[in-house]
Amino acid sequence: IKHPLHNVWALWYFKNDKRNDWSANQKVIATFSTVEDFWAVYNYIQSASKIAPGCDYSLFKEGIQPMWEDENNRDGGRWLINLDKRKRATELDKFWLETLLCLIGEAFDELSDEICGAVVNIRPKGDKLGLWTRDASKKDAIIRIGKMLKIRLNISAEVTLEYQVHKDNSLKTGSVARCSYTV
Ligand SMILES: CN(C)c1nc(=O)c2c([nH]1)N([C@@H]1O[C@H](COP(=O)(O)OP(=O)(O)O)[C@@H](O)[C@H]1O)CN2C
Repeated sequence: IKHPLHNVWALWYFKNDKRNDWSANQKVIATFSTVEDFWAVYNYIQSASKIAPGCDYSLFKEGIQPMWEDENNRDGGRWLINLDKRKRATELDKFWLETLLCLIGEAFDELSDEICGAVVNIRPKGDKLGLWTRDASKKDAIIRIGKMLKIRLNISAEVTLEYQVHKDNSLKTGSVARCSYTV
């Protein structure tokens, strides 16, 4: 038998097609609920470092869309990791796989209910990795999740991660979003 995961997950792909509106470009590639099916999907798709600039992968719990507006995300935010563009070839895929394994492996223990999903943005100006949590007001849980993420991704203590509230990020003018917490 296959090894069941604690949650059912959906892998989304955002294709950067300016002819459609943003939400229409978000498509589910596959859903899975076992370890074996995760690997079948992961090994089948292009690695994150190979998809076109402007595109994203997202892995979210089934029933949660990778959008601020989803009721599960509306009051939440994201831990954001900005990746140096020189690191795409070496670090990006490792970071993204480790993040995926944190999600499906419920690495955040009793805080896993706060986790909604994760997004990797492939961008010319530098790739981004975001871990989305449900409730931006749960400071202690968010800080603990951020610290666990840094450890799992082996991010050095000198690197500061920022947590951005989606409400601020969706309304931001220009490129700087307010950051609420850091670890
Ligand atoms: C329902 N809806 C429209 C909507 N709902 C959303 O949830 C949502 C958007 N729109 N996003 C749009 O993409 C632009 C780039 O953000 P980016 O994160 O790709 O980052 P870059 O600026 O391309 O680096 C954002 O400025 C925003 O326009 C982003 N986003 C998450």
